[in-house]
Amino acid sequence: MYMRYFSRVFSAMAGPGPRPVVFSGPSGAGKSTLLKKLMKEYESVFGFSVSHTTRNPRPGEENGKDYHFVTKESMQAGIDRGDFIESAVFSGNMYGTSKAAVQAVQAANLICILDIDMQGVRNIKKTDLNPLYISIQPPSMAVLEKRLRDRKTESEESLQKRLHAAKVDMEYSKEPGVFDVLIINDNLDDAYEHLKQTLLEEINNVKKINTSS
Ligand SMILES: Nc1ncnc2c1ncn2[C@@H]1O[C@H](COP(=O)(O)OP(=O)(O)OP(=O)(O)O)[C@@H](O)[C@H]1O
Ligand SMILES: Nc1nc2c(ncn2[C@@H]2O[C@H](COP(=O)(O)O)[C@@H](O)[C@H]2O)c(=O)[nH]1
Repeated sequence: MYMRYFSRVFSAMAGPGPRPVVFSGPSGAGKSTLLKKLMKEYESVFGFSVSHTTRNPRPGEENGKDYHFVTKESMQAGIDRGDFIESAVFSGNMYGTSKAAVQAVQAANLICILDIDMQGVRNIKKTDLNPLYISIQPPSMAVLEKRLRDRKTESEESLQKRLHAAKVDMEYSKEPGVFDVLIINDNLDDAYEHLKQTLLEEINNVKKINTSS
């Protein structure tokens, strides 16, 4: 029943190439962790839409791979030119998905993955991208806070902003019809299995198409 539902969801796709997938959910819920596992296991199937941001890179993050790290001025100029499908201010920094980032993945006939916040979800819903919407949620606010603190990437101010945004996010995510799939990332292996099962049919379709062409 579960797979039949997704088969219908995927076959309703519009536009060229496989249907994109939007990942959203509170900062610290584990989106990047799950996405990195997925892209490592299926590197010829998924392509990441590399967002632009004005925040500083974290240790280990690569410009052009994790994000395009840009100044506020250049990001604003890009937004004014219409280069972005969506953009948002999150925890005091600008983030945005450029048209070029999505087109680059779609041109390679890969499933385009977008990792965006809730404002991004709202804005993408106004476009014709028609992605599958997946929400990655933490098991509780307490676990989320511990994960964010243990990650050691945030100042106390940024952490509080992210926790505040998380509360709003978790309420909105419960509204019917906002997300197609909700995954609770408690045990990582279980959450990853849930994610793979959700996407398996589309993964197999893309593998089939890309090996026969
Ligand atoms: N199931 C899990 N159990 C324990 N720790 C986890 C789990 N999933 C992720 N983590 C850890 O929690 C932290 C936050 O994960 P991650 O950076 O993937 O979150 P995120 O949703 O991508 O956050 P952001 O939106 O801020 O980029 C990381 O240190 C990661 O190693
Ligand atoms: N609306 C958008 N949100 C984005 C984009 N790229 C990332 N994000 C979201 O920002 C927060 C914080 O990310 P972090 O890397 O600073 O921890 C997180 O929720 C991401 O999903 C984007 O292009 N548009």
